Amino acid sequence: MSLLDPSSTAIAWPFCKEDGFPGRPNESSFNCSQSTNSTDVNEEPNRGCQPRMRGFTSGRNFGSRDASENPNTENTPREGGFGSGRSFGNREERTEDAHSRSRGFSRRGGARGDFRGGRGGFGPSQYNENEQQERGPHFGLRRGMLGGPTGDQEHRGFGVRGGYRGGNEEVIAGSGRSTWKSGAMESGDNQGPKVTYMPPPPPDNEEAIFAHYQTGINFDKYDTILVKVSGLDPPPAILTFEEANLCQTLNKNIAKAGYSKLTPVQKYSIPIILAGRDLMACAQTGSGKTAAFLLPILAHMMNDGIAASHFKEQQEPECIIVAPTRELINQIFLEARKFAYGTCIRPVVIYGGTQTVHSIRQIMQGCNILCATPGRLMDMINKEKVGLRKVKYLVLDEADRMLDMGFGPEMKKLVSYPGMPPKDKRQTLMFSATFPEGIQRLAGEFLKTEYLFVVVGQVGGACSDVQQSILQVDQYSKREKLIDILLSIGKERTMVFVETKKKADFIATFLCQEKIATTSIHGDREQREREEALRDFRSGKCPVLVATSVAARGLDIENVQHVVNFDLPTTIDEYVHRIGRTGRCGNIGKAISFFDLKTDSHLAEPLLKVLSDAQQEVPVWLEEIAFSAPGANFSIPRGSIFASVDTRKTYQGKDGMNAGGLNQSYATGSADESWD
Ligand SMILES: Nc1ncnc2c1ncn2[C@@H]1O[C@H](COP(=O)(O)OP(=O)(O)OP(=O)(O)O)[C@@H](O)[C@H]1O
Repeated sequence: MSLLDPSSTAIAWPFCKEDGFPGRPNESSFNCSQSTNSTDVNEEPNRGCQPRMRGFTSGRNFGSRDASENPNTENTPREGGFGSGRSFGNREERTEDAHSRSRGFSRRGGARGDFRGGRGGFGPSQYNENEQQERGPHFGLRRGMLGGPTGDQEHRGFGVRGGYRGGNEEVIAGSGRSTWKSGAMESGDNQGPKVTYMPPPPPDNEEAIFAHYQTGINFDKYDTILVKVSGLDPPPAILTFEEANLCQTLNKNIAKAGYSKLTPVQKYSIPIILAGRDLMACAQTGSGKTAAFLLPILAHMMNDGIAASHFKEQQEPECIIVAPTRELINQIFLEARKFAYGTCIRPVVIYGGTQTVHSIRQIMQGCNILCATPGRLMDMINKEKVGLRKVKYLVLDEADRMLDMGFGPEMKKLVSYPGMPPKDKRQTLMFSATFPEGIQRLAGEFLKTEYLFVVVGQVGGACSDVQQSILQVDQYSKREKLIDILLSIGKERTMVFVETKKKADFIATFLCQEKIATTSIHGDREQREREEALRDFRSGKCPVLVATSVAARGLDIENVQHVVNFDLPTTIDEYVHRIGRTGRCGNIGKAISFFDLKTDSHLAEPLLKVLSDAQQEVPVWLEEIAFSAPGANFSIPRGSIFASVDTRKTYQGKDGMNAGGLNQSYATGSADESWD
């Protein structure tokens, strides 16, 4: 029996057990993924799918244009994520009759096939999960298929590189074994497959550099958000870009980028950074933190009359920016390049999954601002391609993640590395949407004692421009529910988060089978594939992106209207970041999360608080679970639930912030981020 024979009756469908998927998918399944060639999918005959799940979109008619038109209604309280809840604040009971449940979604079979970027061959794998591990990844097939044209010989015959990292390591799943490796491997030491990928240079015409999306209808509402600054003698906030007194070139670039008004985090952070102060800033997802640190750093550099850097074996950047994922650091680099346009400041980006020599070449050509993932940065420092002597600005974006158990040790190594100016000789800036208490304490080691702490809105809170819905869905029903949601959404861009890399592959394949053009991003995909997946998603070629936590933070993609948490993450902070991929910059977005009573009950309480703080409706059942949780504590004042107030005793009370929050375990690393 061929392992790829779809007619085989002895197929052990991947994830059947783990995901609770009841048996094998329908017979015509998986043909689409036997090849990465999308035409295979499109040519598959329309199977005339029947709606499997009725009753989705109770309540607020999540994304469903059909729902309001459909006369069929049904009250199913167990699934009442929408509308069946009551608002937590005033406990107002709501009836559901105005929020009809939609039945009978029309399946648009054939309309949206094309799983893009599937790991060639992963779909048709007929091993179950354990078998895959034993035999080596089912992705193995792709090596032979894809290696040739790219000249990517070193990849052939290997399993997947990249991958899960816990602590500071990556696991290489290949040739049937898992091998733990340290970041040193990226250096090209003879420990495994050499990475040969060279990312294509980003387009460098002005139009592409300044391409941006429009701010949304709620952009002006930012002005009403409460901002708190704690610490000694903070400089006053500015209200306009003019007040920042930036040089002409920067002002021109700001205008070309379409920025006419400051966001709150920018109003407060820009003068603080211009005044030379260290800063920890916590502001909602999508509210402009990147420009909040880039603009004042660039302004300083321009004022200091920085000399154009030139070709040298070792470069000594004035600014180092680190971020936890490759895609995010690349995005930050593009922002830096945009704002530095027309100046002599040269930003460079380096990250794992790309050829080391390529990174070295980029650096050697001159580097004032180095944007890097931690592993690749340390590699370049160890190789003496980067010297730290001149570092004046050190930025940790997604700082809580950069300091947690996964990345923290590397960051400590970085700041104590020979040549790195001590904290009183450099400016250290930390930004995130979440800042758990434990992390704040760690952060203190990196910052000057008198650093300032800026909090915009609810600390660690979700962006209120995201309409959040929580649906009770068990493992066995998740796939059908997902299909229903995606079909009701249509072509609007949607990110679907799952907990494991394998599940990301599986769900992407499943969606492809269902004729929904899908791609995926996770740590087991090669960097080339990850970037292609993002390109396809951004362009709308694949309006659905299935992702692990690797895409949870920072990614700023235009028009992501929906986030679906197929699996809820393990921490509430991660939830906040994930749903923040939509509803950015004043635009509106929707997030729907599948809550499985068996696995997610621990999240009921923090979820309820996130929902109520963001003025979202809270389903009654969620409230009940939260209230019945052992040790549930609802006497906690709103706004202090994340313990992310300024933890320095000295400053408490000065600004009215209350530190009596839950002692939440802080994010200890998402399971799928790239260290290198
Ligand atoms: N003042 C502004 N005017 C118009 N657009 C802005 C402004 N500031 C930022 N933006 C745009 O808003 C979007 C979100 O910004 P950014 O990615 O910096 O958010 P963030 O706060 O870092 O989000 P996250 O917490 O998810 O990392 C970007 O497209 C950015 O270009």
